Amino acid sequence: TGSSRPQRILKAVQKNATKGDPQSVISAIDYYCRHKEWAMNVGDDKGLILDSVLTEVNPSMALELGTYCGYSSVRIARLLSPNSKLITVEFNPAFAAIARQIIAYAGLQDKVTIVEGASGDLIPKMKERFGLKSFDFVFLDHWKDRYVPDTKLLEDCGLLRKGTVLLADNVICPGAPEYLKYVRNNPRYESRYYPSVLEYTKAEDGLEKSVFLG
Ligand SMILES: O=C(NCc1cccc(CNc2ccc3[nH]ncc3c2)c1)c1cc(-c2ccc(F)cc2)cc(O)c1O
Ligand SMILES: [Mg+2]
Repeated sequence: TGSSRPQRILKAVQKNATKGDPQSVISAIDYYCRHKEWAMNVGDDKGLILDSVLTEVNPSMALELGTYCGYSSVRIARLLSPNSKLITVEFNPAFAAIARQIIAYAGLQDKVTIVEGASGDLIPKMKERFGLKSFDFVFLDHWKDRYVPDTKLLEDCGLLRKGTVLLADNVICPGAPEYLKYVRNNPRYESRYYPSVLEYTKAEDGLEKSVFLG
């Protein structure tokens, strides 16, 4: 049987990027997915917004829900300060296997921990497993109908602190209407929409940044 799209993305990274150079990994994936084969990476347009929010927050502990091929894991981890960490959750083992190789190719394996499983099962175990108090930054990019239940779960598990920043991908396309309602009508969040485009297309999409107020 043939290769999968994630396998072809890994091949494009191995062929066109420089080992240990995260920016070249990002550029190789963006080039492949813009000119050869679309894939659901956050991409270069929304990626610039992710970079700027991340640089502003400068998190010590970051969480990503939805690793896919590791494109946003590389974008996030390359900007983390020394000793800061990213935990990324991926439900699909085939995606996780490719992401592990792409993150390692970028030389970021010491900053990123990929956890395989469903967010709903793993979030309640995070404190004990990783000995962490709370997250400073959360990137939501998994199943869009999980954004609200997982945000509530993060609150209930005491994993958000005053000032934690949530950044959600795809709030327009495919859309996360319940999530927008939840964070925008909630006095415990201060939200702002960053308009952009769906990765590698001209379709409208954007990121919602929500600060937890405690
Ligand atoms: O749906 C999306 N992404 C989520 C997703 C999707 C499939 C599989 C997984 C498996 N990974 C997974 C699942 C459950 C999980 N629970 N905890 C961790 C975890 C991890 C995740 C998506 C779609 C489009 C899109 C598609 C088509 C189109 F026309 C326009 C736009 C664009 C995006 O940027 C997207 O992010
Ligand atoms: Mg996405």
